[in-house]
Amino acid sequence: MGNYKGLTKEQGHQQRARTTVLLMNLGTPSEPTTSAVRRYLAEFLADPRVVEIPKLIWLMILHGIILRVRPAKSAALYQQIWSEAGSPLMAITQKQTQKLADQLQAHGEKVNVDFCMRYGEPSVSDTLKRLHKEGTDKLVVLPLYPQYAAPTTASAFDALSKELSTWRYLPALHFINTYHDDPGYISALAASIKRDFEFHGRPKKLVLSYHGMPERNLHLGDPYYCFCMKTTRLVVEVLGLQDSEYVTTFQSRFGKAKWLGPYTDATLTQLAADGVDDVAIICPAFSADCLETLEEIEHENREIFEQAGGKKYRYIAALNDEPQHIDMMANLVKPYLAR
Ligand SMILES: C=CC1=C(C)c2cc3[nH]c(cc4nc(cc5[nH]c(cc1n2)c(C)c5CCC(=O)O)C(CCC(=O)O)=C4C)c(C)c3C=C
Ligand SMILES: [Fe+2]
Ligand SMILES: [Fe+2]
Repeated sequence: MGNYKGLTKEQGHQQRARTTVLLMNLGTPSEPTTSAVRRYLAEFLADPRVVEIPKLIWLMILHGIILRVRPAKSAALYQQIWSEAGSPLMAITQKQTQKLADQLQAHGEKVNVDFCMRYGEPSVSDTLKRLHKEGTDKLVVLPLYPQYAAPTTASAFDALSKELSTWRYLPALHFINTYHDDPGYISALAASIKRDFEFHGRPKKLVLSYHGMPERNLHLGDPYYCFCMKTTRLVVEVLGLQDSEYVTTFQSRFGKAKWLGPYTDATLTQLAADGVDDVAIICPAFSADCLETLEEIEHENREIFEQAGGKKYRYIAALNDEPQHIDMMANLVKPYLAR
């Protein structure tokens, strides 16, 4: 510390030489109650990356209507999927973090692995501050959204940069913005579908259902739709499926605007009406099972399909903490770990 004897331990700059792989996901309510869901939605839906309506008008609609009605409805849905370990999204992200740390350390990497959530807890800001105190001087950030989209990936970056904009000593930073065509991701998805086909037989149709987005975002330059289509193309190529054997759809609409289509629920209704009564459905945009897969796809869309005359409906789980998924994450971050 030379002449500057008053320097605190925190200012012992030479001591920081730690690389952290930081997984980021969307976040989830802390409890399946109306008030916790309201807190979560208030933060999530106020993000201008998520809802692109002029701020003042949107905040009036959000607080005047949406946050009075939706939290109770959503809380009832969260109650259906809540487990002893809490929200599935949180529990799975924790397991992914632990398994990725084990995997990287087993391969001799001296690296710390942590996670944070874009909305709710553990927050981006608290996590980054803690990592800084623990000596991290290099961050490899992996948002767990396979297909880049501004409402998810860019919003994750906004939160990181908002916190870092208050720091004097920035860490080195690598931000992985998309992995929709990563060979490890594609083969993990294909292997998971193959296992399903081997166990249950080939369905009449494979439905690849992605989280939706307002169609306007596509026309404004968001690549999400094109990345989803590329993921589908690469997966069905590996599986050797003909065009008639699969369909790409979009789920989880919000609000009255036109969203990307075709819509998953309408497609399932049409398939059943056309006599395609045996489907398997996978949601490649979700790296962890959550409300949108476990409630909307596994439960709500099953009912829609069956009520329209469908007979066999199988939801193929997200890649979650499957070994191939963890391998894929390790291979994505490894090029950035060397010091
Ligand atoms: C309001 C607009 C929304 C956009 C645009 C959007 C994009 C988007 N979201 C995900 C991933 C997830 N979304 C989840 C839940 C969820 N999404 C929205 C709205 C938009 N998403 C809402 C209002 C909700 C909350 C649930 C509800 O009240 O209905 C989740 C699950 C969270 C959980 O706790 O389980 C995920 C994951 C992607 C990939 C995406 C990309 C365009
Ligand atoms: Fe969403
Ligand atoms: Fe939903």
